[in-house]
Amino acid sequence: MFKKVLGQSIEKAAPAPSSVNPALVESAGNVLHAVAEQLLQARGELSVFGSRLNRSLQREDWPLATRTLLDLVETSAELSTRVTPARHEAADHLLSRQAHSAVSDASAAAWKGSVSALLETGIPALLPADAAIAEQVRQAARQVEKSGLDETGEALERIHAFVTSCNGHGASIDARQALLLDVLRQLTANVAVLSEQASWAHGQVANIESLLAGPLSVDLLQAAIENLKDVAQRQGDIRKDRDSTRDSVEHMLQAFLSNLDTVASATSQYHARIGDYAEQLASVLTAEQLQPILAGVRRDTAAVEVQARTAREQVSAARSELHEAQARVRALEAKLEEMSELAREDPLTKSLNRRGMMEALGREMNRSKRYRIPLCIALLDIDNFKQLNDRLGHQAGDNALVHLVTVIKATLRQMDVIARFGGEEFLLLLPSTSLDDAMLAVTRIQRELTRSIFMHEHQRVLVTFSAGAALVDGNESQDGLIQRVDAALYRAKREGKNRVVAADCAAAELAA
Ligand SMILES: Nc1nc2c(ncn2[C@@H]2O[C@H](COP(=O)(O)OP(=O)(O)OP(=O)(O)O)[C@@H](O)[C@H]2O)c(=O)[nH]1
Repeated sequence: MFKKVLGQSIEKAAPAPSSVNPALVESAGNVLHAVAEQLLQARGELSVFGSRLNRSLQREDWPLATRTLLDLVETSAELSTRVTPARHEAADHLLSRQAHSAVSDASAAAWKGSVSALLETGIPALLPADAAIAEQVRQAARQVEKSGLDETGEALERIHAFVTSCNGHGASIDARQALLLDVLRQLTANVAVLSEQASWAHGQVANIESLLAGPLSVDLLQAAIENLKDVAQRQGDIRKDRDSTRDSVEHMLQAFLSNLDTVASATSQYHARIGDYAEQLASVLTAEQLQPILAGVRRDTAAVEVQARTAREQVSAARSELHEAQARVRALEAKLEEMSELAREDPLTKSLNRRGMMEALGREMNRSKRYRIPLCIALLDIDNFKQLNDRLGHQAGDNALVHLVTVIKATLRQMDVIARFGGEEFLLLLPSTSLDDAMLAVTRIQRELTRSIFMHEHQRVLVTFSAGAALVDGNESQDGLIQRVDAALYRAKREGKNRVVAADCAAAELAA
Protein backbone atom coordinates (compact mmCIF):
# COMPACT_ATOMS: atom_id res chain seq x y z
CA MET A 1 0.00 0.00 0.00
CA PHE A 2 2.77 2.41 0.99
CA LYS A 3 4.56 1.53 -2.22
CA LYS A 4 1.32 1.96 -4.05
CA VAL A 5 0.77 5.41 -2.47
CA LEU A 6 4.28 6.54 -3.12
CA GLY A 7 4.62 4.79 -6.41
CA GLN A 8 4.70 7.96 -8.37
CA SER A 9 7.25 9.80 -6.21
CA ILE A 10 9.59 6.83 -6.17
CA GLU A 11 9.24 6.60 -9.82
CA LYS A 12 10.10 10.30 -10.02
CA ALA A 13 13.63 9.41 -9.31
CA ALA A 14 13.29 6.54 -11.70
CA PRO A 15 11.28 6.68 -14.96
CA ALA A 16 7.84 8.27 -14.15
CA PRO A 17 4.66 6.35 -14.80
CA SER A 18 2.20 7.93 -17.14
CA SER A 19 -1.08 7.73 -15.23
CA VAL A 20 -0.89 9.08 -11.59
CA ASN A 21 -4.02 10.16 -9.77
CA PRO A 22 -3.24 13.63 -8.15
CA ALA A 23 -5.99 13.21 -5.51
CA LEU A 24 -4.34 10.06 -4.38
CA VAL A 25 -0.96 11.77 -4.14
CA GLU A 26 -2.51 14.52 -2.03
CA SER A 27 -4.19 12.23 0.33
CA ALA A 28 -0.94 10.18 0.61
CA GLY A 29 0.81 13.45 1.44
CA ASN A 30 -1.75 14.13 4.17
CA VAL A 31 -1.19 10.74 5.65
CA LEU A 32 2.56 11.27 5.63
CA HIS A 33 2.14 14.65 7.34
CA ALA A 34 0.07 13.01 10.05
CA VAL A 35 2.77 10.33 10.49
CA ALA A 36 5.46 13.02 10.66
CA GLU A 37 3.42 14.86 13.34
CA GLN A 38 3.13 11.70 15.40
CA LEU A 39 6.84 11.01 15.04
CA LEU A 40 7.71 14.54 16.13
CA GLN A 41 5.72 14.05 19.30
CA ALA A 42 7.52 10.84 20.05
CA ARG A 43 10.62 11.09 22.20
CA GLY A 44 14.11 9.98 21.34
CA GLU A 45 15.16 8.62 18.00
CA LEU A 46 11.66 8.62 16.49
CA SER A 47 11.30 12.42 16.65
CA VAL A 48 14.37 12.71 14.34
CA PHE A 49 12.44 10.71 11.75
CA GLY A 50 9.47 13.05 12.23
CA SER A 51 11.51 16.18 11.35
CA ARG A 52 13.24 14.40 8.44
CA LEU A 53 9.89 13.28 7.09
CA ASN A 54 8.46 16.80 7.51
CA ARG A 55 11.40 18.32 5.69
CA SER A 56 11.06 15.92 2.77
CA LEU A 57 7.29 16.64 2.53
CA GLN A 58 7.86 20.40 2.57
CA ARG A 59 10.43 20.10 -0.18
CA GLU A 60 8.41 17.41 -1.90
CA ASP A 61 11.63 15.47 -1.87
CA TRP A 62 10.08 12.07 -2.32
CA PRO A 63 13.27 10.09 -2.46
CA LEU A 64 14.25 11.61 0.91
CA ALA A 65 10.77 10.83 2.24
CA THR A 66 11.12 7.29 0.96
CA ARG A 67 14.60 6.79 2.57
CA THR A 68 13.32 8.34 5.77
CA LEU A 69 10.43 5.93 5.91
CA LEU A 70 12.66 2.95 5.04
CA ASP A 71 15.12 4.00 7.77
CA LEU A 72 12.22 4.39 10.11
CA VAL A 73 11.08 0.84 9.38
CA GLU A 74 14.60 -0.48 9.90
CA THR A 75 15.09 1.44 13.10
CA SER A 76 11.69 0.36 14.36
CA ALA A 77 12.64 -3.28 13.73
CA GLU A 78 15.90 -2.74 15.58
CA LEU A 79 14.17 -0.90 18.39
CA SER A 80 11.65 -3.67 18.79
CA THR A 81 14.40 -6.32 19.19
CA ARG A 82 16.14 -4.02 21.68
CA VAL A 83 12.98 -3.29 23.62
CA THR A 84 11.45 -6.77 23.62
CA PRO A 85 13.97 -8.54 25.87
CA ALA A 86 13.69 -5.80 28.43
CA ARG A 87 9.97 -6.00 28.17
CA HIS A 88 10.13 -9.78 28.49
CA GLU A 89 12.31 -9.45 31.50
CA ALA A 90 9.84 -7.09 33.09
CA ALA A 91 6.99 -9.39 32.17
CA ASP A 92 8.88 -12.39 33.49
CA HIS A 93 9.60 -10.53 36.66
CA LEU A 94 5.98 -9.60 36.97
CA LEU A 95 4.86 -13.15 36.29
CA SER A 96 7.36 -14.60 38.69
CA ARG A 97 6.28 -12.10 41.31
CA GLN A 98 2.71 -13.16 40.79
CA ALA A 99 3.70 -16.83 40.86
CA HIS A 100 5.85 -16.26 43.91
CA SER A 101 3.06 -14.52 45.67
CA ALA A 102 0.75 -17.39 44.68
CA VAL A 103 3.30 -19.89 46.05
CA SER A 104 3.85 -17.93 49.22
CA ASP A 105 0.10 -17.61 49.65
CA ALA A 106 -0.19 -21.37 49.24
CA SER A 107 2.65 -22.15 51.64
CA ALA A 108 1.37 -19.65 54.19
CA ALA A 109 -2.03 -21.34 54.00
CA ALA A 110 -0.34 -24.75 54.41
CA TRP A 111 1.58 -23.44 57.42
CA LYS A 112 -1.62 -22.11 58.89
CA GLY A 113 -3.31 -25.47 58.37
CA SER A 114 -0.42 -27.35 59.98
CA VAL A 115 -0.17 -25.03 62.97
CA SER A 116 -3.90 -25.24 63.47
CA ALA A 117 -3.89 -29.08 63.24
CA LEU A 118 -0.92 -29.26 65.61
CA LEU A 119 -2.73 -27.09 68.12
CA GLU A 120 -6.13 -28.67 67.64
CA THR A 121 -5.16 -32.34 67.87
CA GLY A 122 -1.43 -32.92 68.25
CA ILE A 123 -0.68 -31.03 71.41
CA PRO A 124 -3.91 -31.86 73.32
CA ALA A 125 -3.09 -35.54 72.67
CA LEU A 126 0.19 -35.01 74.51
CA LEU A 127 -1.54 -33.26 77.38
CA PRO A 128 -4.45 -35.52 78.18
CA ALA A 129 -4.12 -34.91 81.89
CA ASP A 130 -4.29 -31.13 81.73
CA ALA A 131 -7.71 -30.03 80.54
CA ALA A 132 -7.03 -26.30 81.11
CA ILE A 133 -3.96 -26.19 78.90
CA ALA A 134 -5.63 -28.39 76.30
CA GLU A 135 -8.53 -25.92 76.11
CA GLN A 136 -6.11 -23.01 75.82
CA VAL A 137 -4.46 -24.74 72.88
CA ARG A 138 -7.76 -25.45 71.17
CA GLN A 139 -8.73 -21.78 71.45
CA ALA A 140 -5.42 -20.82 69.85
CA ALA A 141 -6.09 -23.35 67.08
CA ARG A 142 -9.50 -21.84 66.37
CA GLN A 143 -7.96 -18.37 66.35
CA VAL A 144 -5.34 -19.45 63.79
CA GLU A 145 -8.03 -21.08 61.69
CA LYS A 146 -10.20 -17.96 61.70
CA SER A 147 -7.50 -15.39 61.05
CA GLY A 148 -6.53 -14.27 57.57
CA LEU A 149 -2.94 -14.68 56.44
CA ASP A 150 -2.17 -11.07 57.30
CA GLU A 151 -3.83 -10.99 60.69
CA THR A 152 -2.25 -13.71 62.77
CA GLY A 153 -1.23 -11.33 65.57
CA GLU A 154 -3.81 -12.44 68.13
CA ALA A 155 -3.28 -16.09 67.29
CA LEU A 156 0.46 -15.65 67.77
CA GLU A 157 -0.15 -14.04 71.15
CA ARG A 158 -2.26 -17.00 72.19
CA ILE A 159 0.39 -19.43 70.98
CA HIS A 160 3.04 -17.50 72.87
CA ALA A 161 0.94 -17.70 76.06
CA PHE A 162 0.48 -21.39 75.49
CA VAL A 163 4.22 -22.00 74.98
CA THR A 164 4.90 -20.20 78.26
CA SER A 165 2.46 -22.41 80.15
CA CYS A 166 3.89 -25.45 78.38
CA ASN A 167 7.33 -24.70 79.78
CA GLY A 168 5.92 -24.66 83.30
CA HIS A 169 3.84 -27.71 82.65
CA GLY A 170 6.82 -29.63 81.19
CA ALA A 171 8.89 -28.87 84.28
CA SER A 172 6.09 -30.10 86.52
CA ILE A 173 5.74 -33.31 84.47
CA ASP A 174 9.49 -33.89 84.81
CA ALA A 175 9.30 -33.32 88.54
CA ARG A 176 6.33 -35.70 88.87
CA GLN A 177 8.08 -38.35 86.82
CA ALA A 178 11.22 -38.07 88.94
CA LEU A 179 9.11 -38.41 92.10
CA LEU A 180 7.24 -41.41 90.72
CA LEU A 181 10.51 -43.10 89.84
CA ASP A 182 11.72 -42.39 93.35
CA VAL A 183 8.55 -43.91 94.80
CA LEU A 184 9.09 -46.97 92.62
CA ARG A 185 12.68 -47.24 93.82
CA GLN A 186 11.56 -47.02 97.46
CA LEU A 187 8.85 -49.57 96.84
CA THR A 188 11.29 -51.90 95.13
CA ALA A 189 13.71 -51.56 98.01
CA ASN A 190 10.90 -52.52 100.41
CA VAL A 191 9.33 -55.33 98.42
CA ALA A 192 11.73 -57.88 99.80
CA VAL A 193 10.80 -56.80 103.35
CA LEU A 194 7.07 -56.72 102.57
CA SER A 195 7.00 -60.13 100.94
CA GLU A 196 6.66 -63.25 103.08
CA GLN A 197 10.12 -64.39 102.07
CA ALA A 198 12.73 -61.98 100.67
CA SER A 199 13.99 -64.61 98.25
CA TRP A 200 10.56 -64.92 96.61
CA ALA A 201 10.82 -61.36 95.36
CA HIS A 202 14.54 -61.28 94.75
CA GLY A 203 14.38 -61.78 90.97
CA GLN A 204 11.56 -59.31 90.44
CA VAL A 205 13.34 -56.67 92.51
CA ALA A 206 16.57 -57.18 90.54
CA ASN A 207 14.55 -56.89 87.36
CA ILE A 208 13.03 -53.53 88.32
CA GLU A 209 16.33 -52.26 89.67
CA SER A 210 18.14 -52.92 86.41
CA LEU A 211 15.25 -51.34 84.55
CA LEU A 212 15.50 -48.17 86.64
CA ALA A 213 19.26 -48.07 86.21
CA GLY A 214 19.12 -47.74 82.42
CA PRO A 215 17.26 -45.42 80.06
CA LEU A 216 13.54 -46.21 80.07
CA SER A 217 11.91 -47.39 76.88
CA VAL A 218 8.35 -48.51 76.18
CA ASP A 219 9.57 -51.92 74.98
CA LEU A 220 11.65 -52.51 78.09
CA LEU A 221 8.81 -51.42 80.36
CA GLN A 222 6.33 -53.68 78.61
CA ALA A 223 8.69 -56.66 78.74
CA ALA A 224 9.26 -56.05 82.46
CA ILE A 225 5.51 -55.77 83.12
CA GLU A 226 4.84 -59.04 81.24
CA ASN A 227 7.61 -60.76 83.14
CA LEU A 228 6.38 -59.50 86.53
CA LYS A 229 2.78 -60.46 85.70
CA ASP A 230 3.85 -63.93 84.70
CA VAL A 231 5.91 -64.43 87.84
CA ALA A 232 3.12 -63.00 90.03
CA GLN A 233 0.54 -65.33 88.53
CA ARG A 234 2.68 -68.41 88.86
CA GLN A 235 3.66 -67.45 92.41
CA GLY A 236 -0.03 -66.86 93.21
CA ASP A 237 -0.91 -70.39 92.05
CA ILE A 238 1.92 -71.97 94.01
CA ARG A 239 1.11 -69.96 97.12
CA LYS A 240 -2.51 -71.14 96.97
CA ASP A 241 -1.29 -74.71 96.75
CA ARG A 242 1.07 -74.16 99.65
CA ASP A 243 -1.64 -72.52 101.78
CA SER A 244 -4.09 -75.34 101.18
CA THR A 245 -1.40 -77.87 102.19
CA ARG A 246 -0.85 -75.87 105.35
CA ASP A 247 -4.63 -75.82 106.01
CA SER A 248 -4.88 -79.57 105.64
CA VAL A 249 -1.99 -80.02 108.11
CA GLU A 250 -3.86 -77.80 110.55
CA HIS A 251 -7.07 -79.84 110.16
CA MET A 252 -5.14 -83.02 110.64
CA LEU A 253 -3.60 -81.72 113.86
CA GLN A 254 -7.02 -80.67 115.15
CA ALA A 255 -8.45 -84.13 114.41
CA PHE A 256 -5.47 -85.69 116.13
CA LEU A 257 -5.90 -83.50 119.22
CA SER A 258 -9.58 -84.33 119.51
CA ASN A 259 -8.64 -88.04 119.25
CA LEU A 260 -6.12 -87.53 122.02
CA ASP A 261 -8.90 -85.97 124.08
CA THR A 262 -11.02 -89.06 123.59
CA VAL A 263 -8.09 -91.31 124.49
CA ALA A 264 -7.34 -89.20 127.56
CA SER A 265 -10.94 -89.25 128.79
CA ALA A 266 -11.15 -93.01 128.06
CA THR A 267 -7.95 -93.48 130.03
CA SER A 268 -9.21 -91.48 132.99
CA GLN A 269 -12.49 -93.42 132.92
CA TYR A 270 -10.43 -96.58 132.88
CA HIS A 271 -8.47 -95.40 135.91
CA ALA A 272 -11.68 -94.60 137.75
CA ARG A 273 -13.07 -98.05 136.91
CA ILE A 274 -9.89 -99.75 138.09
CA GLY A 275 -10.23 -97.76 141.33
CA ASP A 276 -13.77 -99.10 141.68
CA TYR A 277 -12.59 -102.63 140.98
CA ALA A 278 -9.90 -102.23 143.64
CA GLU A 279 -12.50 -101.17 146.19
CA GLN A 280 -14.74 -104.08 145.23
CA LEU A 281 -11.78 -106.46 145.54
CA ALA A 282 -11.26 -105.35 149.12
CA SER A 283 -14.64 -106.77 150.12
CA VAL A 284 -14.45 -110.01 148.05
CA LEU A 285 -14.79 -113.16 150.12
CA THR A 286 -15.41 -115.89 147.61
CA ALA A 287 -14.10 -116.97 144.23
CA GLU A 288 -17.54 -116.42 142.71
CA GLN A 289 -17.47 -112.82 143.85
CA LEU A 290 -14.01 -112.37 142.31
CA GLN A 291 -15.02 -113.70 138.87
CA PRO A 292 -17.11 -110.73 137.56
CA ILE A 293 -14.63 -108.19 138.91
CA LEU A 294 -11.75 -109.82 137.01
CA ALA A 295 -13.90 -110.07 133.88
CA GLY A 296 -14.66 -106.36 134.18
CA VAL A 297 -10.97 -105.50 134.63
CA ARG A 298 -10.06 -107.70 131.60
CA ARG A 299 -12.81 -106.11 129.45
CA ASP A 300 -11.96 -102.52 130.40
CA THR A 301 -8.22 -103.16 130.01
CA ALA A 302 -8.75 -104.71 126.56
CA ALA A 303 -10.91 -101.74 125.52
CA VAL A 304 -8.38 -99.24 126.71
CA GLU A 305 -5.64 -101.22 124.98
CA VAL A 306 -7.55 -101.01 121.66
CA GLN A 307 -7.94 -97.30 122.14
CA ALA A 308 -4.27 -96.93 122.98
CA ARG A 309 -3.27 -98.96 119.94
CA THR A 310 -5.57 -96.89 117.72
CA ALA A 311 -4.14 -93.72 119.18
CA ARG A 312 -0.61 -95.01 118.59
CA GLU A 313 -1.44 -95.80 115.00
CA GLN A 314 -3.07 -92.42 114.54
CA VAL A 315 -0.03 -90.70 116.00
CA SER A 316 2.31 -92.46 113.66
CA ALA A 317 0.04 -91.79 110.65
CA ALA A 318 -0.23 -88.16 111.65
CA ARG A 319 3.52 -87.95 112.05
CA SER A 320 4.21 -89.24 108.55
CA GLU A 321 1.42 -87.06 107.09
CA LEU A 322 2.95 -84.09 108.83
CA HIS A 323 6.37 -84.90 107.39
CA GLU A 324 4.88 -85.24 103.93
CA ALA A 325 2.99 -81.97 104.26
CA GLN A 326 6.10 -80.21 105.54
CA ALA A 327 8.10 -81.56 102.61
CA ARG A 328 5.39 -80.38 100.24
CA VAL A 329 5.30 -76.92 101.79
CA ARG A 330 9.09 -76.76 101.55
CA ALA A 331 8.99 -77.84 97.90
CA LEU A 332 6.31 -75.29 97.10
CA GLU A 333 8.24 -72.57 98.85
CA ALA A 334 11.36 -73.56 96.90
CA LYS A 335 9.28 -73.29 93.77
CA LEU A 336 8.17 -69.80 94.81
CA GLU A 337 11.82 -68.87 95.06
CA GLU A 338 12.46 -70.54 91.72
CA MET A 339 9.65 -68.48 90.19
CA SER A 340 11.40 -65.36 91.36
CA GLU A 341 14.52 -66.62 89.57
CA LEU A 342 12.40 -66.59 86.41
CA ALA A 343 13.03 -62.88 86.21
CA ARG A 344 16.64 -63.85 85.73
CA GLU A 345 16.06 -66.63 83.26
CA ASP A 346 17.18 -66.96 79.65
CA PRO A 347 13.90 -67.38 77.78
CA LEU A 348 15.28 -69.75 75.11
CA THR A 349 17.12 -72.33 77.19
CA LYS A 350 15.47 -71.69 80.58
CA SER A 351 18.89 -71.52 82.17
CA LEU A 352 19.88 -68.45 84.18
CA ASN A 353 20.60 -65.35 82.15
CA ARG A 354 23.85 -63.43 82.55
CA ARG A 355 22.58 -61.24 85.39
CA GLY A 356 21.17 -64.21 87.25
CA MET A 357 24.44 -65.99 86.71
CA MET A 358 26.53 -63.15 88.16
CA GLU A 359 24.28 -63.09 91.25
CA ALA A 360 24.48 -66.86 91.65
CA LEU A 361 28.24 -66.75 91.18
CA GLY A 362 28.56 -64.06 93.87
CA ARG A 363 26.39 -66.10 96.23
CA GLU A 364 28.32 -69.33 95.64
CA MET A 365 31.71 -67.59 95.93
CA ASN A 366 30.64 -66.17 99.33
CA ARG A 367 29.38 -69.52 100.49
CA SER A 368 32.54 -71.25 99.35
CA LYS A 369 34.70 -68.72 101.16
CA ARG A 370 32.60 -68.72 104.36
CA TYR A 371 32.35 -72.49 104.72
CA ARG A 372 35.71 -73.24 103.12
CA ILE A 373 34.21 -75.60 100.59
CA PRO A 374 35.62 -75.87 97.07
CA LEU A 375 33.73 -74.26 94.21
CA CYS A 376 34.46 -74.81 90.53
CA ILE A 377 33.16 -73.12 87.45
CA ALA A 378 33.30 -74.25 83.82
CA LEU A 379 32.83 -72.18 80.69
CA LEU A 380 31.46 -74.12 77.70
CA ASP A 381 31.39 -72.96 74.09
CA ILE A 382 29.75 -75.00 71.31
CA ASP A 383 32.20 -75.93 68.54
CA ASN A 384 31.66 -74.64 65.01
CA PHE A 385 28.24 -73.29 65.90
CA LYS A 386 28.29 -70.78 63.09
CA GLN A 387 28.69 -73.65 60.63
CA LEU A 388 25.74 -75.46 62.20
CA ASN A 389 23.60 -72.31 61.91
CA ASP A 390 24.70 -71.74 58.33
CA ARG A 391 24.12 -75.35 57.31
CA LEU A 392 20.84 -76.08 59.10
CA GLY A 393 19.38 -72.67 59.85
CA HIS A 394 19.07 -70.45 62.91
CA GLN A 395 16.10 -72.37 64.31
CA ALA A 396 18.15 -75.59 64.28
CA GLY A 397 20.88 -73.62 66.09
CA ASP A 398 18.36 -72.55 68.75
CA ASN A 399 17.16 -76.12 69.15
CA ALA A 400 20.76 -77.30 69.53
CA LEU A 401 21.23 -74.79 72.37
CA VAL A 402 18.10 -76.08 74.12
CA HIS A 403 19.27 -79.66 73.57
CA LEU A 404 22.67 -78.94 75.12
CA VAL A 405 21.07 -77.40 78.21
CA THR A 406 18.71 -80.37 78.56
CA VAL A 407 21.67 -82.75 78.47
CA ILE A 408 23.63 -80.64 80.97
CA LYS A 409 20.67 -80.48 83.36
CA ALA A 410 20.15 -84.22 83.12
CA THR A 411 23.83 -84.89 83.76
CA LEU A 412 24.64 -82.47 86.59
CA ARG A 413 23.41 -82.48 90.19
CA GLN A 414 20.41 -80.49 91.42
CA MET A 415 22.64 -78.08 93.29
CA ASP A 416 24.73 -77.21 90.21
CA VAL A 417 23.82 -74.05 88.37
CA ILE A 418 23.77 -73.55 84.62
CA ALA A 419 23.64 -70.11 83.04
CA ARG A 420 23.75 -68.79 79.50
CA PHE A 421 26.84 -66.63 79.41
CA GLY A 422 26.35 -65.34 75.87
CA GLY A 423 25.28 -66.62 72.42
CA GLU A 424 26.53 -70.22 72.45
CA GLU A 425 28.50 -70.03 75.72
CA PHE A 426 27.34 -71.47 79.04
CA LEU A 427 28.76 -71.16 82.51
CA LEU A 428 28.42 -73.95 85.04
CA LEU A 429 28.70 -73.41 88.80
CA LEU A 430 29.69 -76.60 90.57
CA PRO A 431 29.58 -76.11 94.35
CA SER A 432 31.49 -78.47 96.68
CA THR A 433 33.50 -79.74 93.71
CA SER A 434 37.25 -80.14 93.32
CA LEU A 435 38.91 -79.23 90.04
CA ASP A 436 39.41 -82.90 89.14
CA ASP A 437 35.74 -83.63 89.75
CA ALA A 438 34.73 -80.58 87.74
CA MET A 439 36.81 -81.82 84.80
CA LEU A 440 35.16 -85.22 85.13
CA ALA A 441 31.69 -83.66 85.30
CA VAL A 442 32.28 -81.67 82.11
CA THR A 443 33.74 -84.74 80.36
CA ARG A 444 30.63 -86.66 81.45
CA ILE A 445 28.44 -84.03 79.74
CA GLN A 446 30.54 -84.38 76.58
CA ARG A 447 30.09 -88.14 76.65
CA GLU A 448 26.37 -87.80 77.26
CA LEU A 449 26.09 -85.40 74.35
CA THR A 450 27.46 -88.00 71.96
CA ARG A 451 24.97 -90.52 73.36
CA SER A 452 21.77 -88.46 73.33
CA ILE A 453 22.49 -87.04 69.94
CA PHE A 454 20.75 -83.91 68.65
CA MET A 455 18.22 -84.64 65.89
CA HIS A 456 17.27 -82.14 63.22
CA GLU A 457 14.61 -83.16 60.70
CA HIS A 458 15.38 -86.85 61.29
CA GLN A 459 19.04 -86.13 60.79
CA ARG A 460 21.62 -86.87 63.49
CA VAL A 461 23.72 -83.82 64.22
CA LEU A 462 26.80 -84.14 66.39
CA VAL A 463 27.10 -81.21 68.76
CA THR A 464 30.37 -80.86 70.66
CA PHE A 465 31.77 -78.14 72.85
CA SER A 466 35.07 -77.01 74.26
CA ALA A 467 35.39 -75.95 77.87
CA GLY A 468 37.64 -74.41 80.44
CA ALA A 469 37.30 -75.31 84.11
CA ALA A 470 38.62 -73.42 87.11
CA LEU A 471 38.76 -73.85 90.83
CA VAL A 472 37.56 -70.64 92.47
CA ASP A 473 40.09 -68.88 94.59
CA GLY A 474 38.52 -67.13 97.59
CA ASN A 475 40.53 -63.99 97.03
CA GLU A 476 39.95 -63.26 93.39
CA SER A 477 37.28 -61.09 91.82
CA GLN A 478 34.48 -62.42 89.66
CA ASP A 479 36.08 -60.75 86.66
CA GLY A 480 39.47 -62.30 87.38
CA LEU A 481 37.87 -65.72 87.71
CA ILE A 482 35.98 -65.37 84.43
CA GLN A 483 39.16 -64.26 82.67
CA ARG A 484 40.98 -67.34 83.95
CA VAL A 485 38.32 -69.78 82.83
CA ASP A 486 37.98 -67.97 79.51
CA ALA A 487 41.72 -68.36 78.89
CA ALA A 488 41.38 -72.11 79.54
CA LEU A 489 38.46 -72.31 77.12
CA TYR A 490 40.54 -70.51 74.53
CA ARG A 491 43.30 -73.10 74.98
CA ALA A 492 40.75 -75.90 74.54
CA LYS A 493 39.65 -74.37 71.23
CA ARG A 494 43.21 -73.86 70.10
CA GLU A 495 44.23 -77.38 70.98
CA GLY A 496 41.61 -78.90 68.69
CA LYS A 497 38.15 -78.32 70.28
CA ASN A 498 35.80 -80.89 71.86
CA ARG A 499 37.92 -80.99 75.00
CA VAL A 500 38.13 -79.49 78.47
CA VAL A 501 41.18 -77.68 79.80
CA ALA A 502 41.88 -76.82 83.43
CA ALA A 503 42.61 -73.17 84.10
CA ASP A 504 45.88 -72.18 85.70
CA CYS A 505 45.41 -71.48 89.39
CA ALA A 506 44.79 -67.88 90.36
CA ALA A 507 48.24 -67.47 91.96
CA ALA A 508 49.92 -68.68 88.74
CA GLU A 509 47.84 -66.19 86.77
CA LEU A 510 48.93 -63.43 89.11
CA ALA A 511 52.55 -64.49 88.81
CA ALA A 512 52.35 -64.68 85.04
N1 LIG B 1 20.90 -70.16 66.51
C1 LIG B 1 21.53 -69.31 67.32
N2 LIG B 1 22.77 -68.89 66.99
C2 LIG B 1 23.40 -68.06 67.83
C3 LIG B 1 22.78 -67.61 69.01
N3 LIG B 1 23.66 -66.80 69.63
C4 LIG B 1 24.78 -66.75 68.85
N4 LIG B 1 24.63 -67.52 67.77
C5 LIG B 1 25.57 -67.75 66.67
O1 LIG B 1 26.67 -68.50 67.12
C6 LIG B 1 27.73 -68.31 66.20
C7 LIG B 1 29.05 -68.29 66.93
O2 LIG B 1 30.03 -68.22 65.97
P1 LIG B 1 31.57 -68.16 66.33
O3 LIG B 1 31.78 -67.20 67.48
O4 LIG B 1 32.31 -67.88 65.07
O5 LIG B 1 31.93 -69.54 66.93
P2 LIG B 1 31.90 -71.00 66.27
O6 LIG B 1 31.37 -71.03 64.90
O7 LIG B 1 31.22 -71.87 67.28
O8 LIG B 1 33.42 -71.32 66.22
P3 LIG B 1 34.32 -71.91 67.39
O9 LIG B 1 33.85 -71.27 68.68
O10 LIG B 1 35.72 -71.50 67.05
O11 LIG B 1 34.14 -73.36 67.40
C8 LIG B 1 27.44 -67.01 65.45
O12 LIG B 1 27.15 -67.32 64.12
C9 LIG B 1 26.19 -66.48 66.14
O13 LIG B 1 25.32 -65.87 65.21
C10 LIG B 1 21.46 -68.05 69.29
O14 LIG B 1 20.83 -67.71 70.30
N5 LIG B 1 20.87 -68.90 68.42
